[in-house]
Amino acid sequence: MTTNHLPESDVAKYDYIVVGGGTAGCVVASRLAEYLPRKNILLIEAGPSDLTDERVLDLRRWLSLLGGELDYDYGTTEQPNGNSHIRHSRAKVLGGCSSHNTLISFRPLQYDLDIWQSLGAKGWTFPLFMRLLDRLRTTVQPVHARHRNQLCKDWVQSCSDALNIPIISDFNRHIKETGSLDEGVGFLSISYNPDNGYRSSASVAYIHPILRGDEPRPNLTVLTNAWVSRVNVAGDSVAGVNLTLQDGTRRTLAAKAETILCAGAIDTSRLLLHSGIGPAAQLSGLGIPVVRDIPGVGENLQDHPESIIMWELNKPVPPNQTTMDSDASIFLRREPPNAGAIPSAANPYGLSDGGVTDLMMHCYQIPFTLNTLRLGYPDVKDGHAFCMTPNIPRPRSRGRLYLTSADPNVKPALDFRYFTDPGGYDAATLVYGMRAAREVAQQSPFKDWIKREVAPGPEVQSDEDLSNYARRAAHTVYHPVGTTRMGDVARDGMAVVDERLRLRGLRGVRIADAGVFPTIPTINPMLTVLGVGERCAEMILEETEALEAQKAQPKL
Ligand SMILES: Cc1cc2nc3c(=O)[nH]c(=O)nc-3n(C[C@H](O)[C@H](O)[C@H](O)COP(=O)(O)OP(=O)(O)OC[C@H]3O[C@@H](n4cnc5c(N)ncnc54)[C@H](O)[C@@H]3O)c2cc1C
Repeated sequence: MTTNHLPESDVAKYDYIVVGGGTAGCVVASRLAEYLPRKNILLIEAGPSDLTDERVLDLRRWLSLLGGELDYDYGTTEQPNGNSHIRHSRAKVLGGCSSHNTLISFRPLQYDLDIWQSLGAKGWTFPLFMRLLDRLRTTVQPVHARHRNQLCKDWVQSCSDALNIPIISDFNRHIKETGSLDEGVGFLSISYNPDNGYRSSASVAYIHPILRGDEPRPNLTVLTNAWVSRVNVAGDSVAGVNLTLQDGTRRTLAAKAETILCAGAIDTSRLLLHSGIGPAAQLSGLGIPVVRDIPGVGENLQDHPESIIMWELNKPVPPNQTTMDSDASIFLRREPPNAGAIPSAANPYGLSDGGVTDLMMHCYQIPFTLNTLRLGYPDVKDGHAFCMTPNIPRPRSRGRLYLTSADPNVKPALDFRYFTDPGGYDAATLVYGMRAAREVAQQSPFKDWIKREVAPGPEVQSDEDLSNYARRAAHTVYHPVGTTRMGDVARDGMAVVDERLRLRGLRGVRIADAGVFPTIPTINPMLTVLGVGERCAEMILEETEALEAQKAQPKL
């Protein structure tokens, strides 16, 4: 079982302290407990356990979690070129965002990982990720036949016919076999159990078997409802952390071996900054004593923004035959081959991109009216709406996360700087997507479902008008990454962790979460985050074994 208590007598008991029981944190803690049975592992999660929480376990209820009690619910700063009203959901529960999200599961592309390596993430290759992802414990599979309704099947067919692209039966098999994804449409792969519609989240797959006692791991303690408020540095090492338990008791914990930060792309930076680890000028400006000047903390913030085109249907969406209302997606290539081979924030060394997809759209069989209502568009009755959401797989805008107060209760500012890239690439991608979506809507059998286009509406036609609408209605696919990015710390002053995930200039600490991504991958990031967690645990095992082998050497 999980616990909300940590007795004072246990503050120095743990070899490894994992901060954040989210997507990567569950993997790291579970694997360390498995790989190192003689070491004590503590997993600290700010939220409650999800073990018996139906709201969380039932994937189809994902939308009702957003903005609720299990959501940190971060805002964005003013976005002059985009939508300033975007809320960023981040889950406060065991399993983290994998307990909150839609569990769409994509392997990263070779091209994404080539870019990572060009930025100093040595060794994080496509073959490595394929090996790591082959051993995931989550059950990733294409949407089951019973969850493929006629509307979605018709949409897939019309995408293929209208845009002359292949139907792909298993995106992940295609990526594994070819290394890439150019153009295509098909049902998604989801990490779920099609028999009961439950999540196969990081917690369900990696921690629940331990909590249920099916896999005894007496060396793992899962501490829930505990907030880590500080990373403590002694000399050139991280010594451990301060935390507050649910009942308000504070503890200072010492890690005998390592502290691994897995609090996510927003909260790991937030924690470091409040610990005095980050850009010196920002910290001293707020009166936070500087412990380590690491200029890259909070910088390089990236996301997948998406816009929306919404139709009203003339007949109802077939009921209950869906995984979570977004069962399929389409990938297109907007630019000519190799047009992306110019240096940009998404690809600083101008690697050739061939024909790899540069536009993705999910489909939603629900009225996603959050932003369209605000812009004055009419509501659509639930069960009578269909949306396509053009998104930018490799956006070129870059933002930053920073503190505005030394008070740890004040949330950090998230300035995504959406649609600020100098060439206007990001905005142009959305316009192209809106036009492609309209072509699909002209094609039977999908066409036969449609009553009318509700947003932006048929009168919005010019590139300028489409761009204005698309940016003002833009939303997030909830994929913030990059704020503690991996790189060559010796040559790149903005890299925060090295290729072994070790924090710049400090011993005894690593970061393993979406923050370490040098660039956002083309696809939805959760599997890549799980892969980072798997690799982090392997690296710790490798180093522990090397150390033990060294100790066992006879002294000459
Ligand atoms: C609504 C939504 C839908 C999404 N849909 C998809 C999708 O379909 N497919 C996909 O690939 N990706 C999706 N994503 C993105 C994906 O889920 C995330 O990129 C990924 O899960 C992030 O994992 P992480 O380990 O970096 O962080 P998280 O999973 O967020 O884990 C961080 C954990 O740390 C804990 N924590 C934070 N601060 C502290 C602290 N100070 N003390 C103690 N604990 C702390 C948090 O409570 C949390 O449990 C979605 C995200 C959201 C929110």
